Amino acid sequence: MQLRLPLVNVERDVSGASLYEALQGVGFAYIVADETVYTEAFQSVLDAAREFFRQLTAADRSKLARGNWLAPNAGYVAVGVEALAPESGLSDPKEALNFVYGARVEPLEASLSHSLLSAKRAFDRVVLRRLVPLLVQRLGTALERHGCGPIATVFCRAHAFVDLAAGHTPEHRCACPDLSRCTRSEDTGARSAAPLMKVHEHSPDAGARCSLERGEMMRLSTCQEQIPAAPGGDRETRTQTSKGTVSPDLRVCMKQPALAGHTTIDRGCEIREISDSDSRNLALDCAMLPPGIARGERGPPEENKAPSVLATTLRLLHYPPVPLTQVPHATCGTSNERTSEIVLAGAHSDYGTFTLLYQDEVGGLQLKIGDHWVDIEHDPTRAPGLVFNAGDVLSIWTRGRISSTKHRVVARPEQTARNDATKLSGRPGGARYSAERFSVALFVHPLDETIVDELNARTAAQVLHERLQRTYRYE
Ligand SMILES: O=C(O)CCC(=O)C(=O)O
Ligand SMILES: [Fe+2]
Repeated sequence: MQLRLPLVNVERDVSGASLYEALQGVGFAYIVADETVYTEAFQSVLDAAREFFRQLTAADRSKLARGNWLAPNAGYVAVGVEALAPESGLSDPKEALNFVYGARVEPLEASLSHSLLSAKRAFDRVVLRRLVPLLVQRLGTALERHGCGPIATVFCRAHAFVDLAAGHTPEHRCACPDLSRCTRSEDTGARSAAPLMKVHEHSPDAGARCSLERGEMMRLSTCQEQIPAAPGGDRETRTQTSKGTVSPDLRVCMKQPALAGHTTIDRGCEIREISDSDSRNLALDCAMLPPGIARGERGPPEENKAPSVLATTLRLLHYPPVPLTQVPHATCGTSNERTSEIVLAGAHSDYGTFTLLYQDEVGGLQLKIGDHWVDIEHDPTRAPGLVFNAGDVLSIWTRGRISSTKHRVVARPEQTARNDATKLSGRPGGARYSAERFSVALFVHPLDETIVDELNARTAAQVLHERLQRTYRYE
């Protein structure tokens, strides 16, 4: 049996209703769009991943290893190091390359091929800066309509990538809305939700600026005042916090014509596209990251462990073919005969807010529905293969209305290997049970200081750190 995921056209779903509706079931949907740019961006990264893993040398492995970089989760992860289901006692037979967005990773990038880097740059432009904000906006709108207004506000704010890219450190980022009046959607107003994000004081001399040439812009504030452009100069948008404090360090300079009539944003959490065609040319001039992060060097270990401010991570994943010799007899044969599966990525739910996943043609993703593992339909002719799935944070924030369903990856027996294994013994590496598999996943996380666990007032960074500690215990 195969599970057909709902399809959501993210460009047409302006109100977010289709996405919200699609996620009501298992929290998984296929994202489609009129434009092919999004899947093309994923496909290019996947092609580059193929080349990267096939050419990887032992020297590259140690040079690029996770743990060597400023962002603790960035870098190369070898086969068997990660266990997505640590409770099973098994690690995953896969390798990965992690790019973390919250810290500069130039030295890591300097070791990578031109083709991989240019695929990643295009990916950042199209997926990170266009598709992800679009999805955040759609979800935020839907959450608000479904009575999760305060959550929606925080949700959008917590994913304000432009702020991050502009170099606003956690201390110098937009003030958050005063949530003390917020009530949970299911409540009648009797109980108020704890603020989900800390409010930071702004330092007037932080000087964080982001010059934005045409393009989409997310401006997140409770109140904004526009300052007319000086003749020939930039226009400024001054951000005012909910407490009425003007924050000069949070000025965002938007160059003409981006401002032309499109940027009046009158309440928190609104994300506007300045114009669709302009948004293709988004150009951020984001030079200012905190000094420790901006340096991006491989320093002594303590320095390397400087926390990132955004854990959002792009992962290139490679599942090498499973040799026939490693397959227990019971696993061979038709799916009816099979009594066990070869698990390539252990059962887990994703840790962040949501994930965008692009698999190659091999497939193998399964969802846990009740007590059963169910294959996801993987038919590129129906859906171009971009899976959206809710992570634990989204599930918590929607009080479980959207679930972060457990999933895993299993090896797909290769037709030829199953039918005639002996013919394949001449193949390099010997006869194999399954084809090698590649996938690309973007794990979208809230900004580090966002409170995701209200009960214990734990931040996104703390919660993620704990999950990663368990995941990487085979290191
Ligand atoms: O590789 C895949 O298709 C899925 C991997 C996954 O679920 C994960 O890494 O969280
Ligand atoms: Fe996952």
